[in-house]
Amino acid sequence: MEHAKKIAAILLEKQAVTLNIDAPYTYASGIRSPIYCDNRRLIFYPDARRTISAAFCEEVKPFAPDVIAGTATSAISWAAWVADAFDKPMVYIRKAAKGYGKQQLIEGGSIEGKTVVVLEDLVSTGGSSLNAVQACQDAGARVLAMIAIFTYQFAEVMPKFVDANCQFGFLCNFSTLIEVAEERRLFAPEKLAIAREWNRDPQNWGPSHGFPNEAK
Ligand SMILES: O=P(O)(O)OC[C@H]1O[C@H](OP(=O)(O)OP(=O)(O)O)[C@H](O)[C@@H]1O
Ligand SMILES: O=C(O)c1cc(=O)[nH]c(=O)[nH]1
Repeated sequence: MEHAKKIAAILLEKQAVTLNIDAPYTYASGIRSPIYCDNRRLIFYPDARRTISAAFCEEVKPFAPDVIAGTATSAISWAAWVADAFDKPMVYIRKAAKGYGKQQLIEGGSIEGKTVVVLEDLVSTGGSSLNAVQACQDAGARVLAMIAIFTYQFAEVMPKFVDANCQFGFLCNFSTLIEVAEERRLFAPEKLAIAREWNRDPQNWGPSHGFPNEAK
């Protein structure tokens, strides 16, 4: 990925990436991890925003979708900037249908019969992004691709997207992030080694280090 090192540098410079070995983070899926990548921080910085939006646009362009979709909440702003750049309609996809009002799962407008590219800020297990893809398909759209700023490269993710008949794209991944962090000597080498160890077996790292995964 040509964007990968540039985006990794941004994630590190804006301190989106943090390590906590003693009190590992709990992810949306319930798994425990010594590393967290808080891409929500990136919207705060106009320079980061411009670079990441431009990278998203490069990846989205070949698909020429009718609609740009963002997953709630973290990818809503990215979808808005990208949709604006292409002068295309935008929707966002809730994690669950709203329990009152119009009870919608997808907000913005109808995507029935449209081609869609879904944007996501981060993929760990892929559960959230695949739910969003499924929601768009259930609404009658053809989802051409799901593109995330960052992926942890969990082995199970690619086959799930193949099954969903949806291309999977990303701007940066775990290997590149760790490579750039090492080059820049931003974290103690032993902490980065633990992050690598976690990434080799993320489901079992927590339980085997005294941090049970949480049921979600
Ligand atoms: O690939 P997964 O295992 O599903 O995990 C990744 C998801 O978790 C985070 O969302 P979170 O649930 O924290 O919600 P937010 O975007 O509203 O902050 C992140 O923004 C992804 O959507
Ligand atoms: O899987 C998650 O919930 C998750 C991991 C991560 O590093 N950052 C994030 O925002 N969510």
